[in-house]
Amino acid sequence: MIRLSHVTHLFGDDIRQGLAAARQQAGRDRIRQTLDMTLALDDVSLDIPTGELFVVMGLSGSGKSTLIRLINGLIRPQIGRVDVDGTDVSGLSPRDLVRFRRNRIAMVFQSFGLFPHKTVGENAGFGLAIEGLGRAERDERARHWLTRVGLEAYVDAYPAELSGGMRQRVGLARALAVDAPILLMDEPFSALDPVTRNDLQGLVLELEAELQRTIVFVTHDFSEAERLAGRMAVLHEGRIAQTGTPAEIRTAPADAHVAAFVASAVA
Ligand SMILES: Nc1ncnc2c1ncn2[C@@H]1O[C@H](COP(=O)(O)OP(=O)(O)OP(=O)(O)O)[C@@H](O)[C@H]1O
Repeated sequence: MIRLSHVTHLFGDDIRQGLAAARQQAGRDRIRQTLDMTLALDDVSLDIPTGELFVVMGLSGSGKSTLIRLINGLIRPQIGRVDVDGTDVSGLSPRDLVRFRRNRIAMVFQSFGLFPHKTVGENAGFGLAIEGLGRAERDERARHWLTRVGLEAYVDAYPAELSGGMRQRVGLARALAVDAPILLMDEPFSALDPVTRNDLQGLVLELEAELQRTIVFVTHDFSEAERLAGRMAVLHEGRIAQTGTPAEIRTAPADAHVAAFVASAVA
């Protein structure tokens, strides 16, 4: 279970003053106007059960990346706490945090994050190299996952030889190869064409059914959320506007902002 409890996080110069304003529920606009600071997340509480494919949806600037970075411990919440499978992430020592990020969490990025001078196989095995696994085991596991994502013929190719969709399949194989129980996917398909995106969404659904890992999938696209999510949360200007199944959100959007998202997607 991933649990965010009353998490507030600001960016700017005078965090103390900003937090005092946030505690008094000044809101994002007033904090920007009066203090020139950004209230990235404002009193966010969220439970993501183990094994669920949970979608976080929101517009650019709504706080999605900040939320992901709080879950993987890249930033610590200024108010509130983040627990992952019973561990208070913000309470971890730097050494334990490195271990936590290596063993518990794998990431898939919008920009793929592949090394251009490494082969597809080396890229897929990269997380395993960091873990200190030997060459033979690394190659075997990388090959296994590359086969699973349909790229067995490309193990020795370089990323430049692949299409965007194939590159993201490598990103997926690399994330799966480390065998972490939690997969954080930050707008992984936003740079891809609709047909490729559709294929990769299908692959994620297959993998989720097969592996039952906890997947936190960030998107700004309600159609994508609707196809993938067991449950989802809509973030709006740093606050959670609504959580529920896609069907619940489609049927009864909590406010005009959520309704606009629903209307943007063809039923
Ligand atoms: N390091 C930072 N310094 C200052 N402001 C930041 C920083 N990181 C994020 N912000 C601000 O916090 C708010 C939330 O940003 P965040 O990146 O979490 O949103 P997002 O929903 O992921 O948007 P996007 O889809 O554009 O990445 C935005 O207004 C952003 O400008």
